[in-house]
Amino acid sequence: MVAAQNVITDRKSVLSMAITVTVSAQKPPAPHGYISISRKKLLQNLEISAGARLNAWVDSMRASSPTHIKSTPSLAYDQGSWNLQHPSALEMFEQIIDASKGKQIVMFLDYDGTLSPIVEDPDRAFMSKKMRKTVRKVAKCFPTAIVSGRCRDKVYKFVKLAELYYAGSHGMDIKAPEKRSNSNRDSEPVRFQPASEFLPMIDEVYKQLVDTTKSTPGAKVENNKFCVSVHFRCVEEKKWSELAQQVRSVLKEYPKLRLTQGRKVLEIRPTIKWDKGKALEFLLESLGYANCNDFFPVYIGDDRTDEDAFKILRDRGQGFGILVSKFPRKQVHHILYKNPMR
Ligand SMILES: O=P(O)(O)OC[C@H]1O[C@H](O[C@H]2O[C@H](CO)[C@@H](O)[C@H](O)[C@H]2O)[C@H](O)[C@@H](O)[C@@H]1O
Repeated sequence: MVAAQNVITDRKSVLSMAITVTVSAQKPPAPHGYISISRKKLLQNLEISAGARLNAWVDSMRASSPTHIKSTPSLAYDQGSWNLQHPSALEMFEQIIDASKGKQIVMFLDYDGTLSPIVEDPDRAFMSKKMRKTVRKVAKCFPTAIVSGRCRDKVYKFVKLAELYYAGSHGMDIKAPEKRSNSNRDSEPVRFQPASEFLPMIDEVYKQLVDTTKSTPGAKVENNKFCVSVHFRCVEEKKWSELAQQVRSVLKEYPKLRLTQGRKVLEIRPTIKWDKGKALEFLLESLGYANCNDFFPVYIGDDRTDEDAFKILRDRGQGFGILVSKFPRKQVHHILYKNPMR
């Protein structure tokens, strides 16, 4: 089922709690706005909150599986009310076409779970010939971009269509097609890598994660150039907490990295304010649509990380976000870990 994404509730990260503490042997009066706490208590509290955080991670890891959501009453949505709030995009096809009349449609497509089926081995997530043919046809009519968490080269190897825009690494690696035949606006060739300074750090953290998680059967670490994926699709559920702990132990040495979540995958990325939503805005601007209203963006995605792009469309009141999902599901904020040790 493909459902139009009309209403999404934006929720604050459960882990974004920030308490400022001062640690002092002599207990000076606490300045306004600060909480004072002894070192022993602080350590106890940090241990408790680290434990709670870890549990929250594992809960969130469970909630990243649509089949798990379906079988868990507290996470599942009633199909009827879901359908009302999220009408099928196929049933709304005429309305979408009407809304786009007189405007240039711009297509944004997520890869995994949208163009390709979800499979156990991330290296074998091939898209069908039929899907490729369809995307090729779409790109003949409209500027079309693939926006993926994967590294750009890898997603290009799967899609194999040179006429598309590609935004890999969750939008941190953007490249325009060599020949931009489908855009009638003049603009410079696009290439944008807002996180290039993080390359050595990502490489280092990738190696550490491979090493740290190798004792967890089924865990797979994928280097996506500007971000790293730690897959737990093939890890037994009873080992998820152990894996979360391993990832945390590596991440706490890297305050400039954050953790988000996709479908049975933990995603480690730079703390820069850049995501699929920003990539969408960047691409629209590069296409020459920054200050006008004669375009109609359509973003199709299945994942929590696609919510950033849905949100941009909602906030701008432009175009349509289409969620690919077999089951009703609540929108869950996907940022798990913002800044270690805080
Ligand atoms: O933004 P996307 O194009 O959807 O990429 C998100 C992640 O997709 C891939 O992982 C997902 O698909 C795998 C293959 O079907 C599946 O095994 C895994 O459980 C899914 O999370 C990719 O491997 C990741 O690197 C991407 O970040």
